[in-house]
Amino acid sequence: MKCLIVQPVHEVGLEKLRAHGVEPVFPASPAMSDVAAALPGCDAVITRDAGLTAEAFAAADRLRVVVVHGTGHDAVDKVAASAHGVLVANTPGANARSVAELAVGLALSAARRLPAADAWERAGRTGFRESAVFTELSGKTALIVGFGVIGRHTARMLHQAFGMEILVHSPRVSDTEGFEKVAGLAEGLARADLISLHTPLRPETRHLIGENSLRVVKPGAILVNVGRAGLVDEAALAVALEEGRIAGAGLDVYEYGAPQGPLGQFDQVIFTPHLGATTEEALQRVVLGAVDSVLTALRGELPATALNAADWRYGR
Ligand SMILES: O=C(O)[C@H](O)COP(=O)(O)O
Repeated sequence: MKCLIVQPVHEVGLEKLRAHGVEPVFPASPAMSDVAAALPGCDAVITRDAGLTAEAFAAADRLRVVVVHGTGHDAVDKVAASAHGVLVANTPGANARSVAELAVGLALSAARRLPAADAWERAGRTGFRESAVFTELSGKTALIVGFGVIGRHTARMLHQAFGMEILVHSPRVSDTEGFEKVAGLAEGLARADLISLHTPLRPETRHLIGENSLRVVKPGAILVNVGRAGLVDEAALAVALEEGRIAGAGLDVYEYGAPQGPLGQFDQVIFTPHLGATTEEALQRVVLGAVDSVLTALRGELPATALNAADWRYGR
C-alpha cells in the first residue's frame, strides 16, 4: 500500500509507515496538479496546510483515507472526499502545546515590540526605548476566541504564568474550565487587552475580526492569530493600526503577501511563517498520530478523529 505525503513531515512517521508495510510516496510539489498526478495508486494521504481539493479527489483511484497533519482541516474538501467515499481525519491536540506557546510568545513580542527592538539594534539606531509605550501582560485580561485544545492550553498558560484574567468566546463550548464565558464577541473585545484567535475557519468565522469588531476593541489591545488567516480582515486591521485603535499584532497566519503589503508597514506587527506547530516535539506527535489514523483506516476501522465517518464506504 502507498501513502502520499503531500508536504514534508517528521521522519519518524515515514519510518512507522514503512514498518507497517506502507510505502510513503511524494508529489513533485504540493501544488494540486502535482498532487493529483501522484494520487493514482495511493491508498492514503497525509497532508498539512496544502489541503486537498476536489481536483485531487477526482484523480484518486484507490484512495481510502486522508489524514490532516494538525488540527485545522479547512483546506480539505470534505464534500468531495465524501462524494468519493474517502474518510477524512485530523490530529487534534497533538500540536496544541506548541501552538499555544507560540501564541504566548507572539503576545509578549507584540507587547514589547521585540522584532523591532532587534532590528533597531542591528541597524545601530538609538532611541528605541523612547519610541513607544511598552506593556506588561501580567494582571491584564485576555480574550480566547475558540476554546478547543489549543485555546485551552493558551488560556492556562496566560493565566498561570501572568495571572491574566481569561475571557472565553466559543459559542459551541460549554465547559470553559472555570474561566468566564462572555455573552458575545463584542463584550469580550471591549474588555480584553489581548485577543487570541483559536477558532476554526468556517463561513461564519471568516473576518470575525473585521471593521465592526475592531471598532469595539479596547484601545491598546494586542491581537494574536495562530489560527487561520481568514479569521482577520487584514485591510480593516491595517486601518485600526493606522488609527491607533489597536496597539499591535502577532500573526502566524495571514494572506499571501501580507508582510509586503499595508500590514508590513507597521513594526508593531509581527509575522511568523505558520510556525505554531513546527517544533521537534509537536512534529513527532502529530505525524505519529496521523500515521496511526492511516493504519487504522487501512485496516478497515474508524479512526477516533474521523470527521466524515457517516460518508465512509470501507473497501471501495
Ligand atoms: O491546524 C493546525 O494544527 C496547524 O495548521 C498545523 O499545521 P502544520 O501541520 O502544517 O504545521
